[in-house]
Amino acid sequence: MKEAVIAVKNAAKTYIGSSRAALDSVSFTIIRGECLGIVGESGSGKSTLAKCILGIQEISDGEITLSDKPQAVLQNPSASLNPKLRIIDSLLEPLDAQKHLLPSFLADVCHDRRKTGDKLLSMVSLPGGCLDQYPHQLSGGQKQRVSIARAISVEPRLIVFDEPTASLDVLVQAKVLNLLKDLQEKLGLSYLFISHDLAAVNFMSQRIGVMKDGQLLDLFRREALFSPQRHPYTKQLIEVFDS
Ligand SMILES: Nc1ncnc2c1ncn2[C@@H]1O[C@H](COP(=O)(O)OP(=O)(O)OP(=O)(O)O)[C@@H](O)[C@H]1O
Repeated sequence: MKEAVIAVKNAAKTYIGSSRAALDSVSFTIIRGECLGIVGESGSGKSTLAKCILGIQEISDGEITLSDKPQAVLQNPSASLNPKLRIIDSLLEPLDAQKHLLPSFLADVCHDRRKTGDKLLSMVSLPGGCLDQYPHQLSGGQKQRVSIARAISVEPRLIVFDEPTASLDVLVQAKVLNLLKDLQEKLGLSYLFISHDLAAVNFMSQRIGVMKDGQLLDLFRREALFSPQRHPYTKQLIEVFDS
């Protein structure tokens, strides 16, 4: 049995001043090398779940057990890159902060900052020339690739993606999803992949969870998406995506 990189047990969150739970007794685990996709409409609690896992919000009840600090790739890459820093400095921020780390895929270059930057950018198919540029000189898709390279740089046990392609053009979205899937397979990464887009979640994930009103209504292996046993709400989501 593979180890769990995260175990969420009866996690609940009610924001101060709100009468209704944004997260209501949510439980799941993700095992090493797995992508769990979470799909749900706006307001279902997906971002709250991501924030609680990343420690940006505190859960009101339940438990979240992590084997390591998760990395995040969020919707808006512009917001996650400091406009005043060259790409090399934003990219290497997590590694600079954890000098003792020696990710296996950086073993041959780790003694050299620029080579490390080059290698990380090549892993997300960006040219090394981007290292000296500032975020405003890059396209949205390029910036998201930098965020992805930064997230993988510390060889994390878990990466949390919250709508990572929502701000990108459709063609760029497909390329970024393909990249994420390739990286997951090559590096054996574990993902929590959150999106309102069932097609994207279905493409990315080995298991899929469906959220509504703060609850995880359905959780199943990807192959079982069209099973008659699906929750009525999951069936509704499928119909919306098919139409
Ligand atoms: N900081 C906050 N303070 C109070 N209520 C909040 C806060 N953030 C989210 N909520 C409420 O919590 C519920 C869940 O919101 P959340 O953003 O987690 O959903 P979501 O599925 O990510 O939606 P979206 O895709 O639109 O971001 C909503 O009712 C929302 O209004």
